[in-house]
Amino acid sequence: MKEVQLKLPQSTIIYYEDFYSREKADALYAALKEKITWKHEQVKVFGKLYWQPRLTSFYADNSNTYTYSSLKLTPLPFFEELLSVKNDIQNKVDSKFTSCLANLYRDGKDSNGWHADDEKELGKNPEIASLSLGQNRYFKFRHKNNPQLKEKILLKHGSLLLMKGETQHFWQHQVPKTQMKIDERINLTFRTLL
Ligand SMILES: O=C(O)CCC(=O)C(=O)O
Ligand SMILES: [Fe+2]
Repeated sequence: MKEVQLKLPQSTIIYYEDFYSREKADALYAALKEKITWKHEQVKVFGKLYWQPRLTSFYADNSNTYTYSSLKLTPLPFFEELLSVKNDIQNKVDSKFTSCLANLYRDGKDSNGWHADDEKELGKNPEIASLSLGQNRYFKFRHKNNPQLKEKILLKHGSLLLMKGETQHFWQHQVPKTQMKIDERINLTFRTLL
């Protein structure tokens, strides 16, 4: 399996391009599109409510809630396909996760703005494993203290991106909008919620 570690200071970021074969990724995409309870949620940024520019859903094997941008998520229980993805990822990266935040980017206008996954429920050095299915989308990094330090990678269908160590302390990431006519993308981010 092609495995690339990004050479960014104060980070540990590993990209596994062919985590799943095309056939497996196609089948998973279809099942997850159908079975995930996709919701359109509002978040609060500097006191103002905004519709998130994507659909989301939250799953876990415990009942711990996850709050970001004043949005409090109560988990749904894992179902078969999500659980098997969780197990495949855990075996690959030799870690365990409790929870999964799913994102559906419906087209190029959907996006995920600059942020770090550094909420206190994620613990000191959050480990986040992010599976991409469907449309390829760019994923950008920028250093929090030194914005000239940046990187962009294309997250492909069936790929896995792992962020761990100090990454969330020093780096923000985003999935930018694009003007291109593009298809939908599903992203699953596995995390551990304390
Ligand atoms: O869609 C992605 O690849 C990233 C999603 C993300 O950063 C998040 O949900 O925190
Ligand atoms: Fe994130």
